Amino acid sequence: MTGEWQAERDWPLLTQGLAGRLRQDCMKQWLDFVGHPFVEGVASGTMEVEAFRNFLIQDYLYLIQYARACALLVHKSDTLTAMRHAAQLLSGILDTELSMHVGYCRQWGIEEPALEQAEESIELLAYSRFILDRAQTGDMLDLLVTLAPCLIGYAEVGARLHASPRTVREGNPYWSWIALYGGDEYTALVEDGVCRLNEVGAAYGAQARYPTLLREFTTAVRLETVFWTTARSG
Ligand SMILES: Cc1ncc(CN)c(N)n1
Repeated sequence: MTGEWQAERDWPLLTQGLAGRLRQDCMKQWLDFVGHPFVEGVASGTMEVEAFRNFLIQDYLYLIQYARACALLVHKSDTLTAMRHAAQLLSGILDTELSMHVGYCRQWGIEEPALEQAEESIELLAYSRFILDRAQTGDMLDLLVTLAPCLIGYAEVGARLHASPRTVREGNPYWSWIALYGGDEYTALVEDGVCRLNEVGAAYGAQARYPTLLREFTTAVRLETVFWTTARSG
């Protein structure tokens, strides 16, 4: 593969079905998210280390809230099959992403007690409480749509940076973070989640509910963009 990454060519699943339509219909906000200066900072390796460490701490706290929302997805599931799918996503966050994240933080000298004692940032509070609100008051489809930018966005960032000839690999302290989100384990989690969103969309009348779903998706995308700013010093 040469040149810049393109979803249509390099990961067509992200452009298809309900997930693809939502991503396409908020493309301006989506590109603000996946092309944020944070992403450029990790690609070039120029981000300040202290800023990145602060982001990692906030992201640990965020993932815990995200896992709670996935637990509510299990609760909201109306069939045993749906429950199993939701439980798989929950286990993917707890056993794959959070485990990877804790191990990764350790490599940066951040141990679990420090993670647990950290204070939640305003950006984290806004984003996670928005998700938890949709989890409490919406149905399975509202919740899956709200959870989707988180799942898909980092995988797209990982894939884009993996493919980009401008990404610095040698000596880049952030290359391992890029590799984590561009890696097979996280990619498989995302593919399951996207397929599930498309199935639930068909079963729960996404067509008729589309304007509301697009608002939920776009709000989550905007909150993702703001969340990158937790990468700051001090
Ligand atoms: C804020 C945020 N968004 C997305 C991801 C990737 N699941 C994450 N770890 N953190």
